[in-house]
Amino acid sequence: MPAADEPQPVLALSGARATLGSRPVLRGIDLAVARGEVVALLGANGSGKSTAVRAAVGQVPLTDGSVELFGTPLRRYRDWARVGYVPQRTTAASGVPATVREVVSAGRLSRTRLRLPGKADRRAVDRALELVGMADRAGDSVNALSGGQHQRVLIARALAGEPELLIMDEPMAGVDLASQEVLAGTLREQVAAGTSVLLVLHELGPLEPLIDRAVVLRDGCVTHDGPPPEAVGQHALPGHDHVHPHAPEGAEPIRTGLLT
Ligand SMILES: Nc1ncnc2c1ncn2[C@@H]1O[C@H](COP(=O)(O)OP(=O)(O)OP(=O)(O)O)[C@@H](O)[C@H]1O
Repeated sequence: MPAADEPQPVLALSGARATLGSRPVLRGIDLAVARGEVVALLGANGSGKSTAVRAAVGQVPLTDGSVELFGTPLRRYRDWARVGYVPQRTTAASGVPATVREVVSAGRLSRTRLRLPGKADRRAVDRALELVGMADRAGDSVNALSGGQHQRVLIARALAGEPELLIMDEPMAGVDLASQEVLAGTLREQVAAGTSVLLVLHELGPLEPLIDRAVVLRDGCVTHDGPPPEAVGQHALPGHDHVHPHAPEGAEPIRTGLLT
């Protein structure tokens, strides 16, 4: 439990259980993000990472346990403008030839509600486009973008709402190296501005320096919650189990599930 003087987490899943089809996918997980913290959710394919973040934003119902956003139980939570969510790689393109600016502006609607967009809204959209390095493509159709550029646009759409909590599901998946670096820079700026972040990642990669804490899932359970496992870079050999340098002698290796 946090100390009484600690501000409440911006996101807290407690004892969360969820079943998809007949399969128990989350089997009682605790996952919290403190204000200003960057938490990576790691684990092998199928360990339940996406389901956990989808449960956090109310897209997957829990069979037991709870979710709180900014201290409010999910069922009573309404202030969605404070939350930016980038789902697992989808495409912003459709049959409708929307421009990059239109897609990003859609992310601002949670702030504008029923009024017409004003100067501040346009500025937020411009800033989001600049942050992801797409300002010069604002008028282009999203159908003309590469996969990495699409992902940048989807992230800009989440940033346009100026969220206090940003939840991203594998933002680097299928993204070219140049876009990965742009996205890492974008995230660094957001974090410097105080945004709290929950990231589903397959590997830490270029985001590693930003990550305060890692939560590792395996078969729907949390197997590690603490310092990020050391890079999967040079230790990235199959079967490598990392022992954190601060772990007490004889400690069990942290099975990250990143390599399995
Ligand atoms: N709609 C569904 N119905 C039944 N089972 C599902 C459904 N969606 C996901 N699952 C199963 O739930 C498990 C967890 O899926 P989830 O997408 O949360 O894992 P993940 O850790 O995000 O994996 P990945 O890294 O591949 O995205 C998987 O075994 C998956 O096959």
